[in-house]
Amino acid sequence: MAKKTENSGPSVSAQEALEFHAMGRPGKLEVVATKPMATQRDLSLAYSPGVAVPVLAIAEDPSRAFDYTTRGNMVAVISNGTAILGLGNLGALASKPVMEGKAVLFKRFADVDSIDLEVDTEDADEFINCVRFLGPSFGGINLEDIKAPECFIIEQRLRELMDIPVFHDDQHGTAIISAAGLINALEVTGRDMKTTKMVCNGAGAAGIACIELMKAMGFAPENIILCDTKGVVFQGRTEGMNQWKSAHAVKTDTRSLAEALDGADVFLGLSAKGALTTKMVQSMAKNPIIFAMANPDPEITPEEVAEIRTDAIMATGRSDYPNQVNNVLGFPYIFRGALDVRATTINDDMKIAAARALAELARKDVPDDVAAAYQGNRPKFGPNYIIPVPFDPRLISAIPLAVAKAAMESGVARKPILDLDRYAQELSARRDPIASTLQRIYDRVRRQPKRIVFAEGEEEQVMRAAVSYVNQKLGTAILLGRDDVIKENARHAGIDLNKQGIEIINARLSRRNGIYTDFLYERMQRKGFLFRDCQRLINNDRNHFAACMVALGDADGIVTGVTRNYSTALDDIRRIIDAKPGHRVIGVSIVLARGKTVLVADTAVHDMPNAEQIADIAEEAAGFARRMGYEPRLAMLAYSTFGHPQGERSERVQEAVRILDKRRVDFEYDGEMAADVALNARAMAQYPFIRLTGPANVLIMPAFHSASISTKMLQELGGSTVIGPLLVGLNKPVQIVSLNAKDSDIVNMAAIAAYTAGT
Ligand SMILES: NC(=O)C1=CN([C@@H]2O[C@H](COP(=O)(O)OP(=O)(O)OC[C@H]3O[C@@H](n4cnc5c(N)ncnc54)[C@H](OP(=O)(O)O)[C@@H]3O)[C@@H](O)[C@H]2O)C=CC1
Ligand SMILES: CC(=O)C(=O)O
Ligand SMILES: [Mg+2]
Repeated sequence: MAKKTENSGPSVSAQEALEFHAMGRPGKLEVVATKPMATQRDLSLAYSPGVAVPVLAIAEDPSRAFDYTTRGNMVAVISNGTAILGLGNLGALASKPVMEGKAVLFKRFADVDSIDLEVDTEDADEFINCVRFLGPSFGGINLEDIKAPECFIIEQRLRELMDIPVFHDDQHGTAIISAAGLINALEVTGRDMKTTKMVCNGAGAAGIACIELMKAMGFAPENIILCDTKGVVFQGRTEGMNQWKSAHAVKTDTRSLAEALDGADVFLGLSAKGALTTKMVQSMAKNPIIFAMANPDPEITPEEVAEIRTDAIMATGRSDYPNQVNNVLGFPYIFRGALDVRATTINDDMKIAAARALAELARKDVPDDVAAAYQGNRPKFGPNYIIPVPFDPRLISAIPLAVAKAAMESGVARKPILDLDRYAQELSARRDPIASTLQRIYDRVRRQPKRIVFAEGEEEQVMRAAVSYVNQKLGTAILLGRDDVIKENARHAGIDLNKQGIEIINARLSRRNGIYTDFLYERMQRKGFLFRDCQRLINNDRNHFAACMVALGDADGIVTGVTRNYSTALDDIRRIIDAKPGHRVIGVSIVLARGKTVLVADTAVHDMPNAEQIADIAEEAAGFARRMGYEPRLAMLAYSTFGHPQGERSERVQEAVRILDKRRVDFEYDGEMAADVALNARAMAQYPFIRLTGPANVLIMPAFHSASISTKMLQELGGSTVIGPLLVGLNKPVQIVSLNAKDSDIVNMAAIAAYTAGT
């Protein structure tokens, strides 16, 4: 039975949603140049006079636009806001968050560049005229959240007028995903499409398109009853009708949704929150299939269904329940396939191919590297798993491939793909690696929730992080601080701390205060500390108190750092927590740049390591890379490469390589080498004897200053995301964030601390 479980995804509060959208640069998108714009020469090439050359080339041969402009990978998400999710007609401007959202999902899931355009008119002709002339800018048009019946007219007309795919996602995307889910739900319940009785509630964009596709796939027209706000769409009805509804009107005596559902096998909900009642569900056939797809709130919740029936297959449009039937599973991949063959349209063959590929994927065994995307539970084809989740990394190769093939076979591909195996590999390479790494971390922690101490509990961003940690079901968040101050600060910032999973501990008043003081004194008495010094530290210094909590098993990990600089926080912690036996404590930063993930070490602890220490850092970093799911290829970095240019400073690194040779470590490493040789396959090819099988994914820096400077520069200038430095090699999980860390950084670090607890 599909219901929200411990392992379901996170729910979010209204406040979190607003803060997410407001944080940093408002909104969810920015435009980034893909070419250098630094010198006079760059400007001469990018703009006048150089730009005239591609202009003339395109004027002569329009297909060259795919070579010289963004057109081939660019989709516009266009709406007038007349049917925003299930919220109704709230206007073009209010639809912008949804359209920006779709644009970033295009990028995130399928590496399609996308921009949102909100067109402020409800007049179909005006809308058509606005969009029709935009064709040269884009490789495809994703129409979104436009209400019926105008959406049918708009899409039809634009398809005729434009020579690129025009695809109203609420119609066809939804139809494709629900068809895939339905194919599998029928299989699980042993039903035959030809005899299955279905009721579709909602006769708008999504509802009409869904039943059209279902009929094309083999459902008998007389077995499908369509309903809207006026009840059943029956033959002869005059009220609230249009030609699209009329095409699906059936001969029936039923007049209400309740009557239509009596004995029905399938309910397809594409209407509004709460439209389906438990009484109606009760009257459905054995093993009913209920797809309550209204967003953000379904026609009925899985919990409501679970209360009255245990035999239903339940799906919703939401990510926080099993079986998410949502068009996000389709549009990024469908357009990816269409763009890659420069399709002129997205036709029925391509839609059906996408639906079949999606349905097939859910029936396949889930391999190990994919299981992580399923919140830790390896799903098995059945009532709670009829459709893959949007994070399934196999989608990017399976769906576009099927769509591209169908486009070629049906003759709408302007640029057929000759080597499909190679295409499948290229598709996999478009996956954003960190997203799956972080996803894996979060999923594992969700399965094995942990108690994390948020040492600076009085700080606003720390409280927000703690709430998010708990909301995401990662475990218990312990806020250290004065109870009254925390509560007052939370009230002031509008943060609700009254939820299960958040604990507040005041060090001074804690029952454990004496035990922690004894513990600290035991460790520090021969290092110049009096008992009363230790008492003061436990009372007043939250890092000391937090470290004792973790050292003595009262919590699993610590996150700190927003009020104190990194090295001070680390010194505090090291008074209480040692290195793991046989390990060296180092800092590793995860750098995410242009689809690549690279680990850099040591970015936190050793100032000027000697050769032996560099070798230790390499071993520690390689172990960490493996724990993060990467097979390490280490480059031991210097300014020189294999002895050139010669210089004293590279000798430590050369010596470290020889030490690793002697230690016979079980990972790939080589050096000394410069960063470009480590990361660039072409530069690496100059050294055919190199022992790395590909560009390095772990960079071992020769000293702290080069490590720290290069990662910070990448973050500030290179547009890279840098996570860390993460502390590695301590006996207990402790993570220190930077002084200006945001709540999202703190949650990531808390999740990483939780992930490494017990490993
Ligand atoms: N899960 C997914 O991937 C997707 C879900 N959806 C959801 O489907 C719903 C409809 O979207 P869309 O088709 O774009 O919108 P439209 O405005 O085009 O159509 C809405 C339809 O729903 C009907 N309706 C509204 N409220 C009720 C009700 N209480 N009982 C019966 N019928 C009702 C309307 O009836 P009438 O014609 O009488 O006005 C109309 O036929 C939304 O909730 C949306 O979030 C849409 C696309 C994708
Ligand atoms: C998912 C979607 O497109 C909708 O609810 O409108
Ligand atoms: Mg929509």
